[in-house]
Amino acid sequence: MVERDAVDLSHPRAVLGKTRRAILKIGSKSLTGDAWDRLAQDVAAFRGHRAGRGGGRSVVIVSSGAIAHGIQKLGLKSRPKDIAWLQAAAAAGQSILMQRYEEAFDKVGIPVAQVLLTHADLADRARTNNARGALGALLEAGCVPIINENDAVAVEEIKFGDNDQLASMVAPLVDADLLLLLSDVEGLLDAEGRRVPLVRSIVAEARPLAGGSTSGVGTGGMTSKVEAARRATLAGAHVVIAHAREPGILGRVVSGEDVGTFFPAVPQRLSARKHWIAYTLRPRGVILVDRGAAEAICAKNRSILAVGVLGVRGVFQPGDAVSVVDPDGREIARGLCRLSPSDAARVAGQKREEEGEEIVVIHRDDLVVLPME
Ligand SMILES: Nc1ncnc2c1ncn2[C@@H]1O[C@H](COP(=O)(O)OP(=O)(O)O)[C@@H](O)[C@H]1O
Ligand SMILES: N[C@@H](CCC(=O)OP(=O)(O)O)C(=O)O
Repeated sequence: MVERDAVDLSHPRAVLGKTRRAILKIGSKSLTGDAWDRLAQDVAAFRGHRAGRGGGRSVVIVSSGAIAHGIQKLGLKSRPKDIAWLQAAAAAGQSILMQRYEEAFDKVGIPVAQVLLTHADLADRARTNNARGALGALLEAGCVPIINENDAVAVEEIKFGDNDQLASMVAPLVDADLLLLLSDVEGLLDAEGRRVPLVRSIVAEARPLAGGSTSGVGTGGMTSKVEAARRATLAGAHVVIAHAREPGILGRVVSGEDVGTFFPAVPQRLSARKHWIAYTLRPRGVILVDRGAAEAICAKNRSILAVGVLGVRGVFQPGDAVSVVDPDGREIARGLCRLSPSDAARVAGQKREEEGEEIVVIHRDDLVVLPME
């Protein structure tokens, strides 16, 4: 756990004034007309005189819109269902997107750089570290990296889900302190259609309100943004969902203005590695534990020992991510399992190895207890 600046409960948004590194995620529906120029001006104003090499404020953009632009470019009547045609549309549209970014950011004198990622890239620790290095160098050089999913090669099992999720996985990678999700709504809306200004508990307050996307252009709807907010806040980033057409939105958000929906970061964020284990890797199996083991890992931060394991499910390799499930069927943690499923099943319930050693199934350094809130 790493401490972040605490949120002042009487002025929760005051903490946004300390933003040094922001991720702007912009959805397909919002990338029309002069959207690129407005983004470029916003970014230039935020970076201000501290822009350029060697510190100050920096921005990463996660941009959707490749498929929507590719559909137009290829003259397709509607969004294709066939995966190869979706990939073709993404490839054709991505170059238009980048052209728009190049033109707009050129006018404000800021270089941009294209970074295309798949989930398989970020699920691999070595490739994640490569991406971290490249992004760090780009930021140090004063660039704005423009990230999108590498849709031309991504198929279902290597997709992030959507770019809201991609942005939430990039947050710990670049140590962002703000994730601004820009869409075609002014924020999370309640059942009466009123904007929710502040969400303290994502599980209790935000999840019940969020629905899917209705347009066919956007991908995950508000449900996806709320899940992305959960992941990013656990990585120590504050999150704001706001309307992309609000003028000067980034500056207004960091000045603490009551605009959009604000999700404060958790006070004690997960380290980048633990966040990666719990929220980037996909669990390949399940370790079912008894009540004693559940209590030991949740309350006492212990490793999972074979003696507390009731059962194992799934096909995975030693070192793969797994879910840890308690006897009530609740997923309480995620971690990297040291054993193969057959070895874990063989030692389940066993107190010690023949040599007298306790058998560690998931070591505490590789284990992340999931917050229930
Ligand atoms: N409670 C809610 N508040 C606001 N928007 C919601 C809510 N539930 C569902 N939505 C839908 O989520 C959409 C935004 O998500 P999405 O279509 O994925 O956009 P984007 O392309 O910007 O990512 C809104 O246009 C709206 O239709
Ligand atoms: N990678 C895809 C976008 C996927 C996506 O998440 O879209 P959106 O819901 O509009 O943010 C593309 O560039 O078309």
